[in-house]
Amino acid sequence: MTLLSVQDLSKSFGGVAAARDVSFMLERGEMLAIIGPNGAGKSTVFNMVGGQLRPDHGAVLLDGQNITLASPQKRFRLGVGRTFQVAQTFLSMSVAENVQMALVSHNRKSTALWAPARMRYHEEALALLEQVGMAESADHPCSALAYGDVKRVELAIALAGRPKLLLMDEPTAGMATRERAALMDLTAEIADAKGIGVLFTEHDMDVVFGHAERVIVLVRGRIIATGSPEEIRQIEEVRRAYLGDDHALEKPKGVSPAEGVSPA
Ligand SMILES: Nc1ncnc2c1ncn2[C@@H]1O[C@H](COP(=O)(O)OP(=O)(O)OP(=O)(O)O)[C@@H](O)[C@H]1O
Repeated sequence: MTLLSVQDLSKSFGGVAAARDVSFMLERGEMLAIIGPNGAGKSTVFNMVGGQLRPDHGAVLLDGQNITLASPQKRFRLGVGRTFQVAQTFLSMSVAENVQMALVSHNRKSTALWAPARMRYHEEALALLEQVGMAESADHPCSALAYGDVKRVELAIALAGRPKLLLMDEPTAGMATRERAALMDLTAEIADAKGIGVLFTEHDMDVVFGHAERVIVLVRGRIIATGSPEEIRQIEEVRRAYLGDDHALEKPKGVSPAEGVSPA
C-alpha cells in the first residue's frame, strides 16, 4: 500500500490561494523533494501533511488511514516524524540524553519521570547514534557540537519515534556544502534500509538534484511538474519558474544526479 497519499489539498489565507488541489503519493524508502520559488506554497503543503495546518479541503492518508484532521502528536504516534529548519535539541543535555528523551516520549513515559529515565533507553540511544555516526559524541553536551553534527543528532531524535514517514523542512539550511551532501547521503541510506519515506523541502538545488528520487515543483500553490531530477531539469516551464536564478537548475558540478553527491 502507498505510504503517503495526498489528495487535492487546498488552503487559502484570505485572498491568497497558498495550495490548490495538490495531489501526490510517496512510497516507502523514497526520497521526494518539494521545490518552488519563494511563496510557492511549499511550507503550506508541508504543514498540512505534518498536521500544523488544517486544509480547506482535500485529504492526507498514511498507510490508507485518513489523518487529515489528526493533530501533529497523533501523527507522530502513527509514524510521522519531523525535523525542523533550525535544529531542535536541548543544548544543555548530552547527545545521548537528547535521544533518550525522544525514546521516553515515543514510549509514552511521562517526562516527569526523567531522572530515572536517564538510565533508560541508553543502549537504544547509542544504537541510534551509531546509525548517524555520532556514538562517539554520546556524552558530549549538544551545545559543544558543530551544527552539522547537531543535525545528525536531530535525525537520530526523529528516528527514535520509529517513523514510517519523515518530514524534513529545509534539512540542510545553515550547513556547509560538504556537510549537506553527507547528511543527505546518510538520510537516503537510512530511509532505504528502514523503508522510511522522506518528504523534504529544500532551496539548495544541488541537494535536490543530487538526493531526491522524485521532485514536485510547486508554483503559486499548484503542482506544475512531477518527475525524476533529470526530467524536471528539462521542463521549460520549470526553468521559467526559476528565471532570475539562471544556474539554479544546472547539474551539480562533476556529479551524476542518479549517483548522488558523494560524502566528503
Ligand atoms: N499564515 C499565513 N497567513 C497569510 N498568508 C500566508 C500564511 N502562510 C503562508 N501564506 C502565504 O501563502 C503563500 C505560500 O506561502 P508558503 O510559506 O507556503 O510558501 P513557500 O513556498 O514555503 O515559501 P518560502 O520558500 O519563501 O518559504 C504565500 O503567498 C504566503 O505569503
